[in-house]
Amino acid sequence: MRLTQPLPSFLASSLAHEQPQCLLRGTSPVASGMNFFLELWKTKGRIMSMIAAYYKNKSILITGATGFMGKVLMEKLLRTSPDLKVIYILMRPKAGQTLPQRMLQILSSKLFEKVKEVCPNMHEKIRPIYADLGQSDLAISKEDMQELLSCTNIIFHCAATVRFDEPLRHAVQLNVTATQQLLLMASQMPKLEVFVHISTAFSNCNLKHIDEVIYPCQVEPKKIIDSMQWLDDAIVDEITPKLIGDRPNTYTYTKALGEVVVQQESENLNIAIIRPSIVGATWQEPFPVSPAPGPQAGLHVDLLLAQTSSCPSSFSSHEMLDKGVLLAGVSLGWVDNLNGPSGLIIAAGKGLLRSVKAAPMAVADLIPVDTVVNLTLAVGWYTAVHRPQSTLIYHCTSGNLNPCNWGKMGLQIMASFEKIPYEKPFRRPNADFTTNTFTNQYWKAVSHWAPAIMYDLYLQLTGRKPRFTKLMNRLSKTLSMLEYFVNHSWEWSTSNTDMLMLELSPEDQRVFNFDIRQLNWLDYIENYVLGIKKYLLKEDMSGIPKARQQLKKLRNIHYFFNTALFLITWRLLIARSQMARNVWLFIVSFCYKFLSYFRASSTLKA
Ligand SMILES: CCCCCCCCCCCCCCCCCCCCCCCCCCCCCC(=O)SCCNC(=O)CCNC(=O)[C@H](O)C(C)(C)COP(=O)(O)OP(=O)(O)OC[C@H]1O[C@@H](n2cnc3c(N)ncnc32)[C@H](O)[C@@H]1OP(=O)(O)O
Ligand SMILES: NC(=O)C1=CN([C@@H]2O[C@H](COP(=O)(O)OP(=O)(O)OC[C@H]3O[C@@H](n4cnc5c(N)ncnc54)[C@H](OP(=O)(O)O)[C@@H]3O)[C@@H](O)[C@H]2O)C=CC1
Repeated sequence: MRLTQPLPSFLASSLAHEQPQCLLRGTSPVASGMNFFLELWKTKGRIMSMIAAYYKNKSILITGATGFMGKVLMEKLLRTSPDLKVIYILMRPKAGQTLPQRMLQILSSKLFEKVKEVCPNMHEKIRPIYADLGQSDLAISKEDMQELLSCTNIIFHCAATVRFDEPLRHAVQLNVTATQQLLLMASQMPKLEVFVHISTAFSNCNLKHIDEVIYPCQVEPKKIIDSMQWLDDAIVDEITPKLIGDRPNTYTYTKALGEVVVQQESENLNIAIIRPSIVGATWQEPFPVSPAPGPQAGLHVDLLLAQTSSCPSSFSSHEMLDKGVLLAGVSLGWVDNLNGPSGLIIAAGKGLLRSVKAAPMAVADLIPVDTVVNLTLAVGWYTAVHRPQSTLIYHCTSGNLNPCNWGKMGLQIMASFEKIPYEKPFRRPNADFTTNTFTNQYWKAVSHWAPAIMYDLYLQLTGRKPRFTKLMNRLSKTLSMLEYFVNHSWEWSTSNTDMLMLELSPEDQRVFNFDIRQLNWLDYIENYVLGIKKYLLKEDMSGIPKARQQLKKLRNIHYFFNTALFLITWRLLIARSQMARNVWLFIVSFCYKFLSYFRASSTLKA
């Protein structure tokens, strides 16, 4: 076979990666390369993914695998490359659970259901290793360290503290020092092919336009790490605002420091950095994909709800899933924590959150977690196979390719509550964005605090435990932490991410899809709201008709309350003021005249 055209780069790279074996067999590199290619791509009559093939027989180390992104990463790896050798998970015991117990709980969750089909022995592929990234030496035992150093081929470093209010010392330890320690370990791994570091698109949120480069920090990370050894807590707290400068929190600051640390080690290692923006629920995987793009948007949720209402009310959503009801083209957004918008969506859906200070035209740079994971795996493959000369940074954002602003997103979230109401709402969902600080304070006092205080009073009077003011305190704190991100817009360049997309084979573009242009925001938001209901609130779909009834009741109470308030105020005004009486007479006579005119003109026409 003769090749007249150069091989596409994705093919050339994979052949380059696999060629030594072919050369050993003494055949022509191109011919055996083609054979290898055909064999590889046509296993079981199916074209194979080069990225999935790359992870075959690999020993992969993941940090943060118990977190939101880490779980989705682990799931996708096991599902698409079930023949990988082992996944080492650096983790700590938590909430009274040992490492194996924690891992068992994760692997037996709904997220991993599909994996069980393709990789029934997935438990054997996972090797939990005790580590505490909060300790300076990561607390890994000697034996474990030995194994990790001698076997690891690939590292995905996802662990971090993502809290915005983390004291600087702890944030530095987790997001900077632990990264430095891992890089040190990586430099002693003879078989290491690639180190993928997960950062955030907001590490440089003090800038408006952000390129795929590492920006220097004012103070060297090494100096910050050193100073944390000897400064006491009071001084660290005092210097924190000065150090973080125009960044809003210790999280974004320490993630920026972490990147600089990575860059400083990049000469010796094959490293890539991924910067996702606001990571949201899954979009396409692992649950069934919505087939309803464009004008059919929302059809799948309607379908689900139609089927839900026709199902016996005793069916749980789980049963319906099993019976295939939800499988009829419905994709549920999987999410398992309250970070990012998820917590606020719940608060809005339950009627607690009524006012957010936000710029409605600012870009809501949300990115589905499965998109981030697909890019991460593609980057791992590309960096290992191509070994770029410098550390490449990949922005995983939606704003420049498929922008959606907070106004549109907010409206869609609110519209979704009509179809997918949450159970036991505190009030009818009716949130709004305000742009003015004063108006926002007013609405918070009237719509957040006043009802919470009144309701707690009612609970106390009826002998129950008050809880709404406490909840409001928490909501206020969350809002104060998150509002920065809904009042600013950023532009992220995505040249490296765009370049990588072109490097993928058509099959890889499908299996590891990170093309955010294909996302339909209306569908995605509906699925997100639905996913929150199912996976976070653990509410049954069969309860939707009842929740709708509750909302109707709350709406009637709301109308009744407002009308009563208006009439009482008006009555009091009329009783006390001649001017109010005159206005009232004027309105009544105006309405009467208007009605008489309308009746006369319609009689003439007839
Ligand atoms: C053109 C005209 C248009 C007009 C338009 C009109 C439209 C009107 C429509 C309006 C609709 C409004 C709809 C509402 C939807 C809102 C959408 C806005 C979303 C804004 C989201 C912005 C997100 C920004 C993300 C930042 C980007 C950075 C990304 C990253 O790189 S990192 C990942 C993000 N990290 C985080 O999100 C962490 C944030 N969390 C924290 O820092 C902390 O948790 C905390 C908020 C400081 C709270 O700390 P605490 O110590 O007080 O609490 P703790 O964490 O210990 O938890 C205690 C209990 O509280 C629960 N909880 C935790 N977090 C939340 C939360 N976010 N919301 C609610 N509850 C939360 C937690 O579970 C604990 O509960 P318990 O266990 O039961 O006690
Ligand atoms: N979520 C988002 O919106 C975004 C996230 N990112 C980045 O993505 C990565 C993953 O984030 P996400 O999954 O959302 O975060 P999570 O908070 O869900 O997960 C954090 C992970 O880090 C682990 N971890 C934290 N502290 C320690 C410790 N002391 N020792 C060992 N492990 C520890 C956690 O383990 P444990 O379960 O034991 O607590 C958990 O597995 C982070 O690097 C984050 O900066 C970037 C942009 C946006």
